[in-house]
Amino acid sequence: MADIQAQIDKIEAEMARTQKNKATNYHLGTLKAKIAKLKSELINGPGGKSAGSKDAGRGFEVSKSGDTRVGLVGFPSVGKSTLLTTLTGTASEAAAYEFTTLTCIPGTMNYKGARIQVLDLPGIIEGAADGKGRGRQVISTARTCNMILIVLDSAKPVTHKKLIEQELFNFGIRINQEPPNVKYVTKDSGGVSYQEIAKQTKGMSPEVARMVLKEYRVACCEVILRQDITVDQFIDVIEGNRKYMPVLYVMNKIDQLTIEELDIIDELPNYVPISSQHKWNLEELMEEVWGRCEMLRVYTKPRGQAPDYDEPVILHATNPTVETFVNRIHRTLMDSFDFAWVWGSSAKHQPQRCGKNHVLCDEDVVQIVKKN
Ligand SMILES: Nc1nc2c(ncn2[C@@H]2O[C@H](COP(=O)(O)OP(=O)(O)OP(=O)(O)O)[C@@H](O)[C@H]2O)c(=O)[nH]1
Ligand SMILES: [K+]
Ligand SMILES: [Mg+2]
Repeated sequence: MADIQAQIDKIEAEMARTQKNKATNYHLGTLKAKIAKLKSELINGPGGKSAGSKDAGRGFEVSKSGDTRVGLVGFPSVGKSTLLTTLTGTASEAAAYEFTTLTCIPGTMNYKGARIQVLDLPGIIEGAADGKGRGRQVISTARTCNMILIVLDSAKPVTHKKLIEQELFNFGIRINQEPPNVKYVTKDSGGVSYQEIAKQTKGMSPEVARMVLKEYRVACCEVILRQDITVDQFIDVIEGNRKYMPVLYVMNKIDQLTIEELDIIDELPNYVPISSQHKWNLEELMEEVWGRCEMLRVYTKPRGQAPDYDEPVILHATNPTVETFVNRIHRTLMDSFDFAWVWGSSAKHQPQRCGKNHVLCDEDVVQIVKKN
């Protein structure tokens, strides 16, 4: 471990010496790829599986339930367990000493008809991704979530936020960003085909790409950069196992702050100030979670009856088609599906007759018509 870290430090020192100009740029590509590989090794052991691969750090065994899963990640004693208990009613021991929680405690909160599974996790410390404490297990579990809440203690230094972010980053989690818009396909023959559709201004060039691919021993592939990206983003694409997740910063214990301090936090993007103990601002927190999880409520309407507004079918914004909706109601229902009547914002007229590929919007109403 110390050995690998020493190698990383050496390469980073070399990078600092290497001037950023066109002539040396491709060399930086090699150095960055070397560092990324060493970091994977640091996390996964020598010859290492890449971060986040199946055999890399194992998470806690908690079965998935509900429509989406949210993980609470933070330093010890920031109030994660108190928050879990407040949000879900599931008791998770909270106390004034660090590392009170030693395993993963799941709870469920209901919001807008959706069941959101919330995972309380042990506190992590710096170096968690390299295996300190239960950090690896915590972050592996966090990777299984649809969203992460980084819980912070408002009385603690802001550096804590950076440290947690670094730990997640080292484990291949990319927060609040889209996957780079890059086509990358490996092939058996034909060499490297590299194309820039978008102008590259952040360090990418045919030479840099060639050096990075060489470092990863990729001899044949097709690359199309459809977006202006950094070399690090290109490496992320090659590594292929990064997880792109929405994150909210939950600033807890605001009961310890002055109004002036609170005003500053209120301005920061992706921050939600709360007090778990006093149950302050939890409604806003749930609303923000709801927004980030990108879930849609779709109501069923049996023929000749009013829509069922009490029990929406929850769909994820990644694939909210009529077909997904039908499958959620019953897995064999598609066999007899003919078309659907759809009311709501996705419909051009009310109702619109739609096929299985129609994309639904939040709060649409759907009536399924079966084949005769
Ligand atoms: N003032 C204040 N104290 C809080 C708040 N929320 C939690 N606490 C206190 O902070 C301490 C730690 O709370 P926990 O919920 O155990 O924190 P945790 O993050 O789960 O801690 P570990 O499991 O040890 O990592 C306890 O003494 C709580 O009572 C809050 O909103 N305001
Ligand atoms: K604690
Ligand atoms: Mg706890």
